[in-house]
Amino acid sequence: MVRIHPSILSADFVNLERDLGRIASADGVHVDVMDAHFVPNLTFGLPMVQRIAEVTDLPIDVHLMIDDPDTWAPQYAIDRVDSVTFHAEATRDAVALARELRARGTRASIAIKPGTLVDEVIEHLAEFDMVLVMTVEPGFGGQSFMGEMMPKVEALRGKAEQLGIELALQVDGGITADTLPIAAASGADVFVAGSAVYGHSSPAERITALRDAGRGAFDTGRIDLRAIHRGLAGTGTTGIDAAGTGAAGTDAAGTDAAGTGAAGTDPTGSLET
Ligand SMILES: O=C(CO)[C@@H](O)[C@H](O)COP(=O)(O)O
Repeated sequence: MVRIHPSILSADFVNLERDLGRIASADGVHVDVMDAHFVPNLTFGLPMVQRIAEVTDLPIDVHLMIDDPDTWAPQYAIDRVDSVTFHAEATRDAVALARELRARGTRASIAIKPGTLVDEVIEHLAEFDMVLVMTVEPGFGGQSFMGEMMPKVEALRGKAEQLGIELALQVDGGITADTLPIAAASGADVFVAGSAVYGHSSPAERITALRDAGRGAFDTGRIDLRAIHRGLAGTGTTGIDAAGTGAAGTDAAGTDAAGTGAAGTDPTGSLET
């Protein structure tokens, strides 16, 4: 199943209630909490998440890009928050934190940045309801999808199947109708999209288009990932080269030649709009 979670990082914060209404057809809303320490950007904290919970019926998917989630994450397990995601790189004890979140009645989710390997997460996979594989460096919207993260998605999906556990696999960063099928074919089923939804006049239409793009990938079954990589290579839309390593090409978002997305970041946050 394909689930689309628009990221409100690309919404108009001054008109957030209106912009939440525009994504009513989504499967959830992705709420990025950033502290300007763990990532070089600042958004908002718990009071805003509490208000969002009051004005939307969508399941709320909180993504904490903050230091010390062991202290702060449990506070986000409020009514109507469906999942709380904390970063593997920031936590002192991922298993204890996941158990605490579950005990408070929310789903526990762990995120890994592009430079983080899956090993540690895989070792304790049954402790998590969802794993978020970041497909850009966290911090800013509007960066290019890092196709070279797909082996991580495949490894996580493979391990979940081997263990027979239900695991949601989320990807976040550069998700568009072109890149979503790549992640879906790798085993992802929850897709965060900011600019691909809010960067258009009709977010509802974009949600439908993304869902359709993912459905195609599932319908086809094991589609040929290499063929997709080859097809997108050189289009400047994904930062993926023919070998799927992400080594080629620059794009409109200013992603560097290594496809790291680093050049697409903007400490002023001006890329979000
Ligand atoms: O967490 C983040 C960025 O750190 C994301 O949720 C972005 O908001 C995704 O934006 P797009 O890449 O889809 O524009």
